[in-house]
Amino acid sequence: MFHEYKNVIEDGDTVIVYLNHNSMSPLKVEAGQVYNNRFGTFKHDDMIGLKYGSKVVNKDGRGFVFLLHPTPALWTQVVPHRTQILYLPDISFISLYLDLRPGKVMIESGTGSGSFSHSIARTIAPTGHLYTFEYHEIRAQTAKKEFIEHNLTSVVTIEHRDVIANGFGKANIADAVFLDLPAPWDAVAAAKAALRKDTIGRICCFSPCIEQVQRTALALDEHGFSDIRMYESLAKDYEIRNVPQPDIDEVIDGQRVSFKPVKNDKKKRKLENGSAGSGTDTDANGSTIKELTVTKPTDVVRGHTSYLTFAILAPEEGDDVDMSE
Ligand SMILES: C[S@@+](CC[C@H](N)C(=O)[O-])C[C@H]1O[C@@H](n2cnc3c(N)ncnc32)[C@H](O)[C@@H]1O
Repeated sequence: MFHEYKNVIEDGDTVIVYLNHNSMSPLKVEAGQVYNNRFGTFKHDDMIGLKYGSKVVNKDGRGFVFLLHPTPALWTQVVPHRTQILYLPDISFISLYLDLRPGKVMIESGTGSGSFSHSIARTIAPTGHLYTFEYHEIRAQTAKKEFIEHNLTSVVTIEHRDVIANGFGKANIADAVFLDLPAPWDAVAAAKAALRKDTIGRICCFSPCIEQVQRTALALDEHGFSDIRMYESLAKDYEIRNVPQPDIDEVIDGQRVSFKPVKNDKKKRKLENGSAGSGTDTDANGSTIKELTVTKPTDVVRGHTSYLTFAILAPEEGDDVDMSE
């Protein structure tokens, strides 16, 4: 389900229940069950057979929710956290830099809450494969259950394993390796062994502290990786708002156009929530105000989640080197 789409909700599906922009939750739809939230009680039976995206009204006819098709991006927003997780700004940047696409073979450790695993699976499906390793037994079991429920087992294999102590148990198969571990430098040798030798191998290590980056970079260099680079992704939100737009002819004529501030709350909301693009409204004197929809970055930039250290492993020399990548 997470790497393919279907139209109609069936018994056993995982749906994303959308209450509002800031409130969503995952729900496994099961015949005979009921779902309760602050808007009331919703019968699963009423959901089965509906099209994804449908609005369902509770049995009192008061509250409603929307039932969304699950995607990795939505899953990252609703996944039950067992650990710190990767969020979309990092996920998208890492996926691009590791050149993930259908058919790629990828190794990841640790699996954690499986947030990144879901995105990797969707990106490399249907012909690629993700081998993901987690040494915390309960986390490995929980992630395995989710991969089964989300029909991802043809693309994802999870193993309960300590990769620092025991390596990945894979040799010469991976196009890319992703390490989200407390001591990624201790897994660099195992990553090198797992990477393909006939083409460029790519690695990314996710670490919150610069000291971890330094140790990782040294280990990558010692093991023959090159093009070692570190990035941090800083997400900046943009607000969309309508602002008055002076008439250019009046400005050229040297006439100052004055706009009265919109005091009426209802009217202000109308201006702010107006449809995208430019529009018009009238001021208190009935004269026309032209509006322009603009975006403005918010003043607050949320702190980064981690540093991303990337490197590549050049192919070994030989006749069978794949230069197409
Ligand atoms: C921060 S979490 C990973 C989160 C994951 N990237 C996500 O998006 O959900 C790190 C995980 O690495 C696991 N881990 C730590 N050391 C490990 C090791 N030596 N072998 C395998 N897993 C390990 C931890 O148990 C933890 O679940």
